[in-house]
Amino acid sequence: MATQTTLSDAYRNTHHQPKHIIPLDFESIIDLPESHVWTDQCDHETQTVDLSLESETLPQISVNEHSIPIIDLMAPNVVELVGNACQEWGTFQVTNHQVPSNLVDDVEAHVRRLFCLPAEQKLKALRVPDGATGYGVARISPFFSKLMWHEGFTIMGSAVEHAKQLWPNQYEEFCDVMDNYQKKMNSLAYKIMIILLKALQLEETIAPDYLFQSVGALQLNSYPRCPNPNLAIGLAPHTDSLLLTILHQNDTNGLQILQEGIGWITVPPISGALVVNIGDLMHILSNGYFPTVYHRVVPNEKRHRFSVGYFYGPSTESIVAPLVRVSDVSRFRPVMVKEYIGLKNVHLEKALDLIRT
Ligand SMILES: O=C(O)CCC(=O)C(=O)O
Ligand SMILES: [Fe+2]
Repeated sequence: MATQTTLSDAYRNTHHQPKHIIPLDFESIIDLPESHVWTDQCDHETQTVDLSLESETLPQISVNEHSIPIIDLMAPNVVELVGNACQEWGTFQVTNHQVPSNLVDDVEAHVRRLFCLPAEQKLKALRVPDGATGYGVARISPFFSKLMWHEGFTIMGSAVEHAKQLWPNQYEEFCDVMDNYQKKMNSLAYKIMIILLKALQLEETIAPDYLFQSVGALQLNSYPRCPNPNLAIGLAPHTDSLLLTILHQNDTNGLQILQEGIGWITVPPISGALVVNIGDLMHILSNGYFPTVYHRVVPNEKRHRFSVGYFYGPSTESIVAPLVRVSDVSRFRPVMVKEYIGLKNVHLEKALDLIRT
């Protein structure tokens, strides 16, 4: 019997091998190195990205003028609130989500402990060149000529293999906390998925089973204090590939979303809230009704920022196609999840255009 491609296999089969896979030893840096200086327009192989770090055309909007909705998951009209937020913004912050706050605190403490290890210790868990998990630079790095002010650690399934390399005698607690968090994230993502289907006025019964058997990956992110944040980028603009991302950020600003006609808007950290982002596969599934959210992270001069993203998506051999009523025209062709991940690995944000009908 043929074995299924796992999410880490799908990410491993990439044509883009990063030239720089080792993050900077940020602790030892006093001035921003040339390798990390970004200009407004940074070309890369397949497209030009407007970074607008200090753009004159796209002002930095204060949160009060345009705020991303904050939604109580227990609100009686949650379907309407989530539907409106996803249609207008492709993102929202969720409160009352039943993920215990002490678990989130534990995850954050472990993330801080990991990234505060000495550089040579972190390198023991370095992602292998064609690998998907472990310590390393951002997955989208090969698309850009400049490096990001970021280091990451990716977990797909169990973290045990890499955690053992970091803490040979004390890896279990890290793994247990990450496992527990992934389980909680999976059930929260499931609940949000059902709300999204209702918001699209689709019955759960017509939704393909794979939507309810989705799996996830955990991405731990660290953005150390940066000597010149106006010239650096924490994470370059991108959209997330899978259905949904659920993100915890520590108490430090940095995440921004691009809103057409407005500019980059900060998603402020709110104690106890989690950020939910619509990803490309949900955009396809909703037939474009929910926009996939284009986001980036800007570094901070004074504070070390951490975030933890849970990416929720169908198994790699599922076929995703717009769930549309008979009278509607599908705006995307059906695509197997692993094919889409492969397209994204090569074409980044152009991948969606390649499957438009
Ligand atoms: O650090 C953040 O707030 C965002 C991280 C992110 O966009 C990602 O991991 O894909
Ligand atoms: Fe992202």
